[in-house]
Amino acid sequence: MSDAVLAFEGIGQDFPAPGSQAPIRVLDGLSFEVASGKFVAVIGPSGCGKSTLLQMAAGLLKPTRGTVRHRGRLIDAVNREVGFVPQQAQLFPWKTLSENVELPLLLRGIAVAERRQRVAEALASVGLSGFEDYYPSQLSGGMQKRGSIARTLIYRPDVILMDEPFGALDAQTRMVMQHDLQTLAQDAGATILFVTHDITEAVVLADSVVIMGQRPSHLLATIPIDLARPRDVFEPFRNPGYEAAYDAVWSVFRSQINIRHRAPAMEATP
Ligand SMILES: Nc1ncnc2c1ncn2[C@@H]1O[C@H](COP(=O)(O)OP(=O)(O)OP(=O)(O)O)[C@@H](O)[C@H]1O
Repeated sequence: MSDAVLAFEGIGQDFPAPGSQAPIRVLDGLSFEVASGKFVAVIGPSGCGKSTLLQMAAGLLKPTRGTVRHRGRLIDAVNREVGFVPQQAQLFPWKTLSENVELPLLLRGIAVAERRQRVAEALASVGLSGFEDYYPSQLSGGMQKRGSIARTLIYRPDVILMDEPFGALDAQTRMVMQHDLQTLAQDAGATILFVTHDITEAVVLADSVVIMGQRPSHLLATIPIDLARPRDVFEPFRNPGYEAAYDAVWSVFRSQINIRHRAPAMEATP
């Protein structure tokens, strides 16, 4: 039996194209699975439909063709068993950090004593103990992002969907967040579907990298990343086997990138 937590099967997606009768075909015949406890990164050119796939897994969008299943169950309504971490932190500015993180439990009717305990645990797990009473505007971008991750972890979703979660962060904060996410994912045995533009981020974090092509997008390849854990996210090239893993992804992905201008030095022959 397949141990897939999420299964995308023959996914096609058309959207109406403004000013045209013909719809725009974004996804075409795309299939892949996310196994339990695995970290799967999705990369692909801008506009190829990566975020669209996450919306389908969350049950916010029904594919035009094909099916998405969660532990074998067809997703045909909002999927409350997934957690979603968007690119922007999206904490409510009028609520404190602990009130923001507590919100999913409040909506699920969890009693106050358990809420307090789980908020404390969730904030500790992302290194934010002591900031409970701060408002989002009093926190750095990285801290807000940690708060947003804590708000997702607190209700212990079966799968965590992450849409370029670190894209807006500065380079140093981003590496620290990658490091912390790796630790969190390992400790919790979490199942994660992670969209990124960054090949290095995908290779250093993921167990496998799904590579999508230009629109109408289909699966170009799924590359397993067998690097030992924990991995060094600060100096990725120091992980034994990193270069070969990066090359395996890049050799597929490079065909999708339009390199219009090459530097003169690269043109020169020795
Ligand atoms: N609700 C919608 N209605 C119409 N078109 C849409 C809708 N959602 C997405 N699209 C179109 O589908 C395509 C794919 O969008 P999507 O956001 O999934 O791409 P992406 O790969 O995540 O892009 P990026 O890497 O730039 O974030 C885009 O051309 C977008 O304009």
